[in-house]
Amino acid sequence: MTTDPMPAPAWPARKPRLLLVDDQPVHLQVLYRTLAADHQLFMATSGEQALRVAREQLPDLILLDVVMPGQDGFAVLQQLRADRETAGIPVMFVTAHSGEDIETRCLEAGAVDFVPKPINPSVVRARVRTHLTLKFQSDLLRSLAFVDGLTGVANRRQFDERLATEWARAQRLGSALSLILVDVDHFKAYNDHYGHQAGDEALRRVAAALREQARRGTDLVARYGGEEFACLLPDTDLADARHLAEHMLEAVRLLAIPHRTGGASGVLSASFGVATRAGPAQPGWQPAALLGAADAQLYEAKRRGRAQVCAAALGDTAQD
Ligand SMILES: Nc1nc2c(ncn2[C@@H]2O[C@H](COP(=O)(O)OP(=O)(O)OP(=O)(O)O)[C@@H](O)[C@H]2O)c(=O)[nH]1
Repeated sequence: MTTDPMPAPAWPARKPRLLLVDDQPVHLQVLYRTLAADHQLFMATSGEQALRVAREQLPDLILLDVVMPGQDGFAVLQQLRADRETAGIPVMFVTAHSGEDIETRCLEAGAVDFVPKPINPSVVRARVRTHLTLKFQSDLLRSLAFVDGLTGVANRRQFDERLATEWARAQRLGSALSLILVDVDHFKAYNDHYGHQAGDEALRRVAAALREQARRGTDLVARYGGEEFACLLPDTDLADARHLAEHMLEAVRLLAIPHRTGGASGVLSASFGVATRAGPAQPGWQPAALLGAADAQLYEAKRRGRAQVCAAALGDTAQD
């Protein structure tokens, strides 16, 4: 009896999710028996169903039959690659047609591997394991590339990408998109008085407090740079964004981080600039305009004495 090696560190705590695709139920049953113990399995008996399940479940790996009525495996793979959501899911072909030509064609089409039928269960398990390990390692690297190392919130790169996609979505649907820029007050004085390490710890706590408030799945809290954070709020109008910023202001105050050189309250505070794009697109509107508007509101909040929220709609010069 062989024992499986320990999972690599990149493996998630949950069971890996596999999609098995074959038009013949008997072949699906064999794969099911081979893989059921260690994986969460989804099954499809046609190309069309496979695409639907792949989009709904976003499996970690797909085992795909080549020859199927309707859309064959090559057509399915092409469509998976064309969809941003499913493009990164690795696909292993499983087929009764063997030979160098078909194997080469499968790999050239973008499959990560090729397994002949009838399958050898232990070989399939080993290959599945190898491709899952590679998939989880690349997921981990990707997530690290988008996370701020100090605070654990999204980094500037992730923010820039999300701003571009959410802006395009808001343009298309005519939905609201709000942005809150947050800047910690008198932070230079904080570092000077308490030291850089205490400054880092304060930034971590502020980031966690902001994230605690932005609870919707589509909200994004990011470290924009230095002691500045940005919160992107899709489908959120100006009144709601302002309301959220007021809660964030209070949450930072409630951290009660002593700051004896930072203003009258004696605790660390932050200033908030809110801007919203609402309604149909106006000529010349760009994501940079939203950033500029939020930054102008942040500047105003600082000018008015810090530890407060200023907000305005994009294209609206009035402030409140
Ligand atoms: N500890 C720590 N400090 C940082 C980090 N990033 C930026 N800072 C510091 O944040 C301070 C920001 O200073 P300023 O831009 O002058 O702003 P401020 O002192 O907060 O003043 P106001 O924004 O006007 O209230 C600088 O001293 C930076 O060194 C970081 O990652 N860790």
